[in-house]
Amino acid sequence: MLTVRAPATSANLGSGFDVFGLALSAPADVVRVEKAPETTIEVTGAGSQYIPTDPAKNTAGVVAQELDAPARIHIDKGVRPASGLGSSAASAAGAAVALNALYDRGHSDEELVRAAAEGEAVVSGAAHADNVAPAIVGGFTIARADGITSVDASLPLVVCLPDIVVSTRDAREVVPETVAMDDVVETVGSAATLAVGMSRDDPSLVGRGLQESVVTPARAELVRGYDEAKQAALDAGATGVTISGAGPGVLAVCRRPDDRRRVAAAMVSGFDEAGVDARAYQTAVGDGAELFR
Ligand SMILES: Nc1ncnc2c1ncn2[C@@H]1O[C@H](COP(=O)(O)OP(=O)(O)OP(=O)(O)O)[C@@H](O)[C@H]1O
Ligand SMILES: N[C@@H](CCO)C(=O)O
Repeated sequence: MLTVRAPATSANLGSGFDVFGLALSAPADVVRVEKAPETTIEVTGAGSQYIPTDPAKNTAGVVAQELDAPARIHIDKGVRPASGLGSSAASAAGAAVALNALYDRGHSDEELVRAAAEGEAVVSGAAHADNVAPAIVGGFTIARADGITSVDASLPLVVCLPDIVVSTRDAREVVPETVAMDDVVETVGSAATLAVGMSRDDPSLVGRGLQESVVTPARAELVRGYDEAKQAALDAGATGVTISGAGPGVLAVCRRPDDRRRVAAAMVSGFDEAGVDARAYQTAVGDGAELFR
């Protein structure tokens, strides 16, 4: 039996829709695999009652199919589904890394990212790799059709999870189909600023680089309390705030680790002002999936 800890991730980072992703140091899914004649799935932990155990519908089961690696798979969910923290991706990434080792396949990280992205396609309708790439590789990742680029960044972060459910599928439906040239110019400027900020571990540049006016405002309509939580986090010293992945989670970048407590409390009060219960995690950029033999 093999065990893999696969981290939560925050995709998009505002200006990098479907491209940027960040591994978080916590929470994480724990995936255990054992060789079997056919794939079966058992799920425990956060929100497990909402997760299909049919291998064709579970992201980890799809990965087993993609890698032609049947197994008895147990997933202990640390990452709540439909949170915006790459819950479905954590299981897919964990399964990819675990099954690769179990069957001694020797696939590269890029091949595992591709297999895990197929798992994501069953959930959201698109094989986007922006969550599975950081969940496998760790750090900050740029996922493009021609490959993955990654940087080991170090940044204090807060993720606030309001008690609202937003499915990735629904959140993708509100994304505008066309973009004005002014918005393209703003997004390119932000994305470049953010990427430089990640390579310098500079929270001010990363915070500024989250700014984007196309996808985030459309999705903010689905997250009651987003504007209040964002303003509260900025007032408490965050350098930037955006929706994490498809939401409803909200990500704040902090200047110093000690700022996280104040920013976390401010975000929870911001949601409370809008009548929404929320819980905040103090976290940081983390490593990719870790294998335990
Ligand atoms: N192993 C799995 N873990 C979690 N969710 C799964 C899994 N397999 C299938 N799903 C389904 O995926 C959906 C949750 O995925 P979704 O992409 O909406 O949320 P997320 O992964 O938390 O967020 P995001 O991708 O925005 O960061 C739920 O409908 C759930 O039933
Ligand atoms: N890039 C994806 C991440 C969520 O799975 C989205 O925002 O729809």
